[in-house]
Amino acid sequence: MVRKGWNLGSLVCRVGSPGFYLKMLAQESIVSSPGKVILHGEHAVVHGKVALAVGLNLRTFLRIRCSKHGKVLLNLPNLGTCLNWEVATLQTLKTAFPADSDGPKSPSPEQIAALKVFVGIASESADTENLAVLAFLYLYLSIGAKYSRALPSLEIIVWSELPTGAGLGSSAAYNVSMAAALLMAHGAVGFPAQEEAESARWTAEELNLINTWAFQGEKIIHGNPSGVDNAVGTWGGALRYHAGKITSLERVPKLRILLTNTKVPRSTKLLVAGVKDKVLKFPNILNPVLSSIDAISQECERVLKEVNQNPSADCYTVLEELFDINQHHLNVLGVGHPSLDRLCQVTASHGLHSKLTGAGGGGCGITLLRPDVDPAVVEAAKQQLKACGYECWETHIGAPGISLHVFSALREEVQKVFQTFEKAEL
Ligand SMILES: Nc1ncnc2c1ncn2[C@@H]1O[C@H](COP(=O)(O)OP(=O)(O)OP(=O)(O)O)[C@@H](O)[C@H]1O
Ligand SMILES: C[C@@](O)(CCO)CC(=O)[O-]
Ligand SMILES: [Mg+2]
Repeated sequence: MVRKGWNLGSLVCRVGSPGFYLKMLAQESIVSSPGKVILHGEHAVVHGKVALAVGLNLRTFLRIRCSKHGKVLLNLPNLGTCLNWEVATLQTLKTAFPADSDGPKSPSPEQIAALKVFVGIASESADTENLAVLAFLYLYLSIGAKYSRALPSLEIIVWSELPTGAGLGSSAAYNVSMAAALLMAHGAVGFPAQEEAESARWTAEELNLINTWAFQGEKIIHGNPSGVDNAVGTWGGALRYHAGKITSLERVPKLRILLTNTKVPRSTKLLVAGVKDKVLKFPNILNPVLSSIDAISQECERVLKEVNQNPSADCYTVLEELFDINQHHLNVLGVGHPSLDRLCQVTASHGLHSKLTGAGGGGCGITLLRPDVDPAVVEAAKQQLKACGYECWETHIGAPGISLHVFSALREEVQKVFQTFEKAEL
């Protein structure tokens, strides 16, 4: 269903309690999307293989406000970036973003070039931080062109608990939150809040729309994304992703994971491009590696089911072995890093098994924690990892996807964080 403009009318019809909800939306909305952990299949998934990925309980929060000052404000405190543009100036980009009735389309090279000139980024710049601004402008202008005649005046602030560029899907959480907020602002998806609910989610159809737009933003940040990261940011839980087909994994056991951030910066876009070059150069050597990673994902899926139905120590041993094999494969693909080797060595010296997660080249690794692992062993491994300058934290997996926060204590906490970042002069 396509609705035009900042559609408070249909919103009120949908949710009831008109006075209250009108006030809520007229003031602001807060949405959040989770980061992700890829258990198996990173990089191979870009080449059409299976990946298994889960939502992480670290989230990106976005607050959107409709304003009357004729400007668009974008505040990105994680990047130390705060920009604003006159809506009238943004209108000048409308020739590159004409109104059309088709669904979301891939950003064209001409559109990206126009945005780079507008923002003042050299066309060959590899600075991924700027890409967040380009992804925002792309979504703002494209969604605006599709759903409204006039571009809206907005204030947007995005803050994340996720480390940026560390393999935990920060770009996808950013794009999913942005797509959801902008689609909601245009009435293209509803305002799903229900009184008394802490947070609310959209219908499957609306989530599909959010996911499809977020994928376009990912194309700007990643170049050639598979779509797995934005799928987890949208749907959350535990997913099997294969060539665009998203399947929710039912009855996944509560795996305990130690996440370690080596703090070595890297760019997903460059790493994905590097793997592509290598596969093109050595197809006969690397295609079997990608097929083997595919088989690892499928075996992992089978074992996860078994852990649920009939948990045994053997199941966890297989999961550990799959981590080890896949880590070797990822090194063969050229996305390892000495910091990740160190991580694997340290955890192995405590009898634990690790692999990189996400694009690699630094960033984060995951270590499987068996249910019966001695807490003293985990603590000793953590201390040694911290002594390497790494940051680590234990987590459980399977966080919910994109959500709207209406009445939660969480919302209040996030509001306070946002207030500390409100430095924009309008
Ligand atoms: N909170 C944020 N605010 C603004 N921009 C962000 C934020 N989080 C991520 N980004 C954008 O995403 C880029 C990082 O994306 P990248 O894909 O390289 O890493 P990642 O998504 O964290 O890791 P991976 O894709 O391997 O899971 C940043 O340089 C920035 O452009
Ligand atoms: C490296 C990669 O497989 C995962 C990044 O989180 C890239 C992608 O799937 O788009
Ligand atoms: Mg990313």
